[in-house]
Amino acid sequence: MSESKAELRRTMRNARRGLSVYQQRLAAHSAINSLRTAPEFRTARRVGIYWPMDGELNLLGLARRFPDKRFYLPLLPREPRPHLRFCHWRGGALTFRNRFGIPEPVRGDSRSPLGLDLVLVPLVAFDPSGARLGMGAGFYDRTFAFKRHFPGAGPAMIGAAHQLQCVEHLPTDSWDIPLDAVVTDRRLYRCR
Ligand SMILES: Nc1nc2c(c(=O)[nH]1)N(C=O)[C@@H](CNc1ccc(C(=O)N[C@@H](CCC(=O)O)C(=O)O)cc1)CN2
Ligand SMILES: Nc1ncnc2c1ncn2[C@@H]1O[C@H](COP(=O)(O)OP(=O)(O)OP(=O)(O)O)[C@@H](O)[C@H]1O
Repeated sequence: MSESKAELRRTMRNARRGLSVYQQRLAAHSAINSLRTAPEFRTARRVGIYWPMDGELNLLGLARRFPDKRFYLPLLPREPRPHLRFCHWRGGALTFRNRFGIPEPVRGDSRSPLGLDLVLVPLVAFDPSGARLGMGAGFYDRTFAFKRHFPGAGPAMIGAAHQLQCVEHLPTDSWDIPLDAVVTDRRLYRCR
């Protein structure tokens, strides 16, 4: 991994962790308002989200706001499968935490990404072309690798971030899966 990637991760993670509770609330409210205008979101019935950590944009409010949709949280892979699965989340508190300390549902309808209509993807940094820097474990890239061969297959992928996580240009690697769009507290970027 290049030093610049590691450095950018550190900088961006510190920046988003520095947002106040109030700034986080405003950002969530504003991003949810942008997202609801996106056709991919309006038409989606099953939506992958994530349990926010480390200052990430918090989109959990979607579940209360859109009770007609079903929301799914990522489950870390169990050996030997390297892919994330997504488990239905009913909107309540969760007690189980995975090895990174992120809450996961322990039971419920669990499906591969092919069973979802839209996935909201957590990220550390992005650029307007749809390039994404994640936490560095490659979970989303591996899980959605099929899109390299079949870009239109599976759910739409919309990155979710604070505006301060936007950079002009991110270097990409061959395994990186581009995002279709990115939603922030300021706007919705169309990438493809
Ligand atoms: N909210 C959220 N959930 C998510 C992701 C994410 O980016 N955000 N993931 C996206 O892929 C997966 C988890 N990926 C992760 C990859 C690395 C680390 C990590 O390095 N964490 C610690 C150090 C490791 C440790 O505590 O053992 C760190 O903060 O440095 C955490 C999560 C699935 N769930
Ligand atoms: N399709 C793939 N097949 C095999 N290995 C992969 C694939 N995609 C990513 N990886 C591996 O995952 C590692 C991490 O990749 P990268 O730094 O791009 O992760 P990330 O996108 O930042 O993390 P994440 O998706 O977990 O948030 C890389 O070293 C790469 O070798």
